[in-house]
Amino acid sequence: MPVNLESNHVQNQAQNQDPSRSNRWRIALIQCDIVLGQPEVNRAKLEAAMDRAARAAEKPDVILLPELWNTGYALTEIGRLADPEGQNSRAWLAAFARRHGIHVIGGSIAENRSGQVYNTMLVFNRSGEEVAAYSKIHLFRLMEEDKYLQPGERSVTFELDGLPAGAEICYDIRFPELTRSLALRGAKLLFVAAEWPLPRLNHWRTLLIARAIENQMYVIACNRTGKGGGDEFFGHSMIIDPWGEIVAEGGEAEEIVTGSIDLTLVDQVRRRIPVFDDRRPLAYD
Ligand SMILES: NC(=O)CCC(=O)C(=O)O
Repeated sequence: MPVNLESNHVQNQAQNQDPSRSNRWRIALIQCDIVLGQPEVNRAKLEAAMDRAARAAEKPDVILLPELWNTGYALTEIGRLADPEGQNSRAWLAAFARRHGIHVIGGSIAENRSGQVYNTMLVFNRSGEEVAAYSKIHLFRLMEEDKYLQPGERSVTFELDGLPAGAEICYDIRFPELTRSLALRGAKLLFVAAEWPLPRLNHWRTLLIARAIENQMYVIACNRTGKGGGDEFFGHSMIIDPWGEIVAEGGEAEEIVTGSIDLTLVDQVRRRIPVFDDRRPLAYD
């Protein structure tokens, strides 16, 4: 059945009121402040927010956390603060996912791997199985990540309920070739964890929307709020559909941003404008 994509925004708003329909996922983005260098405090705070999200009348299928939620950008102490082999975070996130039957995209943590620190996203499915671990490939010099962290070497795709998805962390969204490569490997959703500060709100929103439109995929992005390490973070977590329409967007304060997505929309958009069939990579160099 042909779908009127021009009126997609209206359609999304209507569907938000009926998330129990099949082919739909309810998403919850835990947009919160992060206390610099206090992993235990941050974890307790997140757990309370995640519990609240999980017990809401409309239970989410997926929860997404922000970037470096355990330590924030406490980079000068990161070796001491980072989670050894990610063990504590892994055990906690897996248990939460299993207990509530919710997919958990664990934002990212500072992970101490054999003495080197990585900015790593851990993903657990509803059964509490780890389905992906992605370490940030592009380190952000403006916040001195390159001085203290090791870059990841491999991009990552994974499946949740049989749906292919990709992972990125913050600065990664400035590299369209990364997102395109995830889409070419089948990803229909992109999950982004971020600590993206002022004054680049315009960049954040524009890049996320562009990645959704050009790759005809859902872009689901969680950014932190508050201040830390000399930066001020603006929230504006977003869920963007594959037509580029905004399904949900947070404000600047702490909140749980929720939205409902239609898992069939990606294929509909890709049929309507067959970008992936029309690519001519041999002509690009
Ligand atoms: N944490 C980050 O990677 C920040 C990226 C950022 O702010 C940007 O402008 O890019």
